[in-house]
Amino acid sequence: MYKVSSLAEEYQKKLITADEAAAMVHNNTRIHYGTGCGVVNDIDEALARRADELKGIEVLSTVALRKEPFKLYQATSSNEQVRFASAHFSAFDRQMNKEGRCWYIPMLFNELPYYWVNNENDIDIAFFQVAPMDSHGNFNLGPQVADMWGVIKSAKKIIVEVNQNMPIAHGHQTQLNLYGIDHIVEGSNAPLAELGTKPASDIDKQIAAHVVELINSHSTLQLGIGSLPNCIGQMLADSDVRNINAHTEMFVDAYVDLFDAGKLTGNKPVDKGKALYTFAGGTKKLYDFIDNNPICCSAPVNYVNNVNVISSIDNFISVNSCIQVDLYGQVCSESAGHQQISGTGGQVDFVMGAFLSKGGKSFICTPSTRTLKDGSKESLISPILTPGAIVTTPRTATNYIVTEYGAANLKGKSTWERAEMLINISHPDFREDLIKAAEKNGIWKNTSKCTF
Ligand SMILES: CC(=O)SCCNC(=O)CCNC(=O)[C@H](O)C(C)(C)COP(=O)(O)OP(=O)(O)OC[C@H]1O[C@@H](n2cnc3c(N)ncnc32)[C@H](O)[C@@H]1OP(=O)(O)O
Ligand SMILES: CCCC(=O)O
Repeated sequence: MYKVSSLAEEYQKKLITADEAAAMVHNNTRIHYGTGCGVVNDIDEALARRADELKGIEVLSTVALRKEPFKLYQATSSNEQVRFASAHFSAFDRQMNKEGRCWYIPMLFNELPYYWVNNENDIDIAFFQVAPMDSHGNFNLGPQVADMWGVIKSAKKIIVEVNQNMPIAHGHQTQLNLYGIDHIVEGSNAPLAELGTKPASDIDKQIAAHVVELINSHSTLQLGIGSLPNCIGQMLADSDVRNINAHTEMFVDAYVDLFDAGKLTGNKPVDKGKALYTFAGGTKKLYDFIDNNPICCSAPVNYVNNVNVISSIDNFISVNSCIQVDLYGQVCSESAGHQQISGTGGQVDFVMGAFLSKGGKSFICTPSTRTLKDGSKESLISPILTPGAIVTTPRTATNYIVTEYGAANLKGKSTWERAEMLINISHPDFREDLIKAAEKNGIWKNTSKCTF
């Protein structure tokens, strides 16, 4: 154990300015900017001030939750200076990608910490935000433990940016000690980026109603990103379903609604009494709920998203969204054709884990159509995926697909049955065309329609 005075001395020795931290970035190196709400602000600004000197820098990040693009991106214009890579695209990553400045790192989220520690993926400097040091010399990593230990283990140098607004996250491996850190920057304490969701549409509410009908009391819930999963959480809070538990990759505002409604009990066999998550993204209401709250338990993603852990919890319910589904039940949740939108994230981890849980189910939800720029409608259930679309969840893993027209459980169904079930939950205006396409593609033949 170290004395408080020696901690204070050690802290002072390690304290540097953001500009001094930025000066440590040498040309032709890889740096990591942090995960979720922990991505750095002041160090990013300081690096942007050095933009003209920088050459051959690769900036990595994981699901960066920000109000605005990185300053370093805005201050540079070529990949010879700085290029970016992200393990899960945010809106700003998409923008950078369209401009040829950012690449997606394909990943299964449960494996991501191992990608960083793989020797070929060394990180020269890891920058990330933390909460102020406590009296034991520990810095709390905030509500995004996720892949941080992979980053920390892989990095040759660790420089933290202290933010007094970082919520203190309870949980597993949430602390990094002063003696494991190379340098400390005291940041300007920006409020955490808030991730609001669009208000739920009528169609969202219809989809949510189909899902909620299939959720029983005593279920453990994973909710994904977007307005729809939040709407489902709110509808559950208003329902007569009791004893809901949280074991989720992303902690979202809907869990606070469930807690306020007295429904979030933590009465589950694994991590009993805890709302388990790996990163948080929501509004101040969520961050205030997490801060120093021992029922909220943040843990590394290789644990939270581990298929064996998920499947060991009975009645596990996983709810995620997608971009397109084909008539085989292949799900694209991360790209629009060739254009990367987001990432695989933990969708596959939870789809597989929930199905293997006794009484468990996974729901992938989508409106049946979307409106194009010219006002016309496009069916999101398609004969085939758009060329270039990435299969996020393979048809073998797909369980329920849900639209406003109902829920189709594809597990164990033949290709013909799947196509029929999916057409039945597609928009009525597109059903005839889908039937014709299914026939043309040989999925649906007259001979398949025999009754036994
Ligand atoms: C964090 C978690 O989700 S944990 C759960 C496990 N992980 C996953 O499921 C990962 C994959 N899923 C996802 O990334 C999301 O659920 C999505 C992208 C499918 C939907 O998320 P939402 O927040 O509801 O999407 P939203 O409607 O805001 O659209 C996001 C972007 O995708 C585009 N998009 C959405 N649907 C479509 C579509 N069908 N076709 C083309 N583009 C689409 C939108 O135009 C928007 O792009 P823009 O911001 O550049 O204009
Ligand atoms: C970083 C992963 C986020 C997601 O699962 O969508």
